[in-house]
Amino acid sequence: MPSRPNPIRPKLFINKTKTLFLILTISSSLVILFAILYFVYHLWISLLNRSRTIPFDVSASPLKLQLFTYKELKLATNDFDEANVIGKGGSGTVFRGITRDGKLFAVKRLDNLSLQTETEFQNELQILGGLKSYFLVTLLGYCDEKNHRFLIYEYMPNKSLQELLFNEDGDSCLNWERRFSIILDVAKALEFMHFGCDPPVIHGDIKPSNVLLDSEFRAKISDFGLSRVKVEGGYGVDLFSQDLGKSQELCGNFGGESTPQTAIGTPTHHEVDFALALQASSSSKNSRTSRNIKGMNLNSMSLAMEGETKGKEVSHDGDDSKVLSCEDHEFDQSKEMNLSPNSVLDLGKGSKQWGRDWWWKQEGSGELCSKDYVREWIGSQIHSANPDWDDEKKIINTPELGVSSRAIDKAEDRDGSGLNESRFDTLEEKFAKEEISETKNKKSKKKKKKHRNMEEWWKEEEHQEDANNKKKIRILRIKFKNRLKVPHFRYCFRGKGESSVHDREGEAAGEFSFRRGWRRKSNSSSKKKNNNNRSMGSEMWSGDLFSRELSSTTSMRGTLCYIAPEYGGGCCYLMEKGDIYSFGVLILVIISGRRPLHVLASPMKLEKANLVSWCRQLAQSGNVLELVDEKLKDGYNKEEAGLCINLALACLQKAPELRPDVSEIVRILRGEMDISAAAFEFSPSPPAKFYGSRSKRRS
Ligand SMILES: Nc1ncnc2c1ncn2[C@@H]1O[C@H](COP(=O)(O)OP(=O)(O)OP(=O)(O)O)[C@@H](O)[C@H]1O
Repeated sequence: MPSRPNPIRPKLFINKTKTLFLILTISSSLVILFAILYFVYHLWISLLNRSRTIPFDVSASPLKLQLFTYKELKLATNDFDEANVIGKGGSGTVFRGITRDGKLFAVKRLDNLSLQTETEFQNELQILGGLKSYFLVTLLGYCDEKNHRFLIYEYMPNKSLQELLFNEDGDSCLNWERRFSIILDVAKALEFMHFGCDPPVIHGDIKPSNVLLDSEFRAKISDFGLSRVKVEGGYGVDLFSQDLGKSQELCGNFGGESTPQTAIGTPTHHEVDFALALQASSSSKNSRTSRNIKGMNLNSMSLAMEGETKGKEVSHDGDDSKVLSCEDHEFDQSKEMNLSPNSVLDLGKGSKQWGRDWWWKQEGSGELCSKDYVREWIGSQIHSANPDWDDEKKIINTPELGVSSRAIDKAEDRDGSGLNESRFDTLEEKFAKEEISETKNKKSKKKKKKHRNMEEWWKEEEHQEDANNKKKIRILRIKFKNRLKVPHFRYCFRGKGESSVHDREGEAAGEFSFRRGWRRKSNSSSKKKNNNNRSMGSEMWSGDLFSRELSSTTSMRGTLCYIAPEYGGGCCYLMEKGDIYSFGVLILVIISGRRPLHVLASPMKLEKANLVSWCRQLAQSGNVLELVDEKLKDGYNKEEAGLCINLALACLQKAPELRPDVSEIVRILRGEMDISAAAFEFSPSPPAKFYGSRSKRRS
């Protein structure tokens, strides 16, 4: 009997298949859903990160900078209360901020938005933002909202070395031990930047106010607004042409155009060598002083008249050409000061240009500061009965020159109203006098007219400069928005320094990059140009060249008196040895407790006005310890002090290649190496006494 088919079986089978299908559908859709969610989440996170780190990509860097809102900063600083101001710099005000959980930080508010502040802001983010070292102040974050730019740093309770050295109550805590350890810390910071980073970072503005001190008075370097990243073996990056704004302020902008750049390293702008003049000020010889003045003035005059001739190479007639050559041997001493032509022009006018010269930063505290000093000194030269000014007035016929017109005024005064009336006894003479005064009147009317024209000219100039700056800011921001490629960085110790990575504190291991894969191919034409423009001692340039993203005409970088002579001579490219020079000045400032250019009221002390020159004089007479801060009395280590001063002299040598590199400096300070006598070979003032190796080692 055939069995009957079970009607339940197929039903069950169908149900099972259905369930299975349902389960599969649900689970696969769940998987798809999760995958989508996962993807969306990651997309969101990466977008969020990107927006928080624009304009640069720190995702590849080990450091993430926090993006602060304006509101947060306002809250943290109690609406930027004056009571929370901890310092003021050339570019902004620094406030103390406090987080909700009570942590302190420093907020630097970049005051007015200009090309200079913008480039400094980007520079800090791009360079300091990617560096991590115990010897560098940590950049925690930033705020970039509409017209607000803020940089947020770790808080350094003992502020800056500037304040400790020059504030009345500050120096009491700077005993010898601390001073020496600050010198060593700064050297280590530079070692990290020059040898611990690849490509190396050149600070470009080493000075006391950029050395901050933590609670234990350990020094950290701050302010990377002028820093550069160096790419070896080719044309590197001039990352953000951060000098742009400054250079324009410094060099002026004649005719509304940025001064043309002939080729790398040889700008065609003019420089007035106040340095030479200043150096002469410490000389008792009047004639020499006046020759310098004359040289300066001719420089500025030729600038205004020709506009195209070349800075210091400008050829002067007769005597003036001799001025530079006869002073040449003192070049390195005097070069501590360089002013832009504008500055000279403005002296006569007492115009606001002085206020724009950000680098006059020898903060005066009662005593004359360098600005006052130079101003006063130049003033005295103009007013004094200086025979050379008579020549000047004949030559100078450009009303644009403030100093010159002043000289003319003086001369005219002497010739005119100052003339002795008794000489005009006869009627004839009286007529003659009237005639003269009439001509004078005409002249003065003409002059007034010219002066008015000049005012208009200045207005146009400013207008033009503003427009140029705005345009450049726009370009700069677009570049960053478009993710301008910046060099690949690695932390690594290399070079002459024998100390290994392990030796060094604070450096991070591993590799990071701000933005990977950057390399600019060297352009053969610029290479060619560059080769053509190598001058004496230019071997030092090899591989040290920086390209320029935006045109700039830098006559100066860094801060007055701390700038290496090579930057005053038309060199535009920061190099490690420039930092070494500044470090040399810093050592002397720390040890002496004096500003590099510092005059007291008494003329007897004028010889000490220029710290570097004074130190050289002392070295020649074998008495360098006289330089040590009187406040230290005998409470200092003579061996260490002598070593530091001689080291400073080695760093201050005119030829950059003769200066020691920073790894050698660290080893010398640690007592692991002697100062090379060869270092002084070409120095104008080899130290009479050497304080060679130190038995005691520091780490
Ligand atoms: N992280 C910080 N912690 C504590 N104080 C700080 C910090 N950063 C800056 N300051 C204080 O603010 C002052 C001004 O600093 P800032 O870097 O703005 O100016 P500067 O270096 O003197 O001038 P410039 O920036 O024009 O070279 C410093 O001298 C220091 O006293």
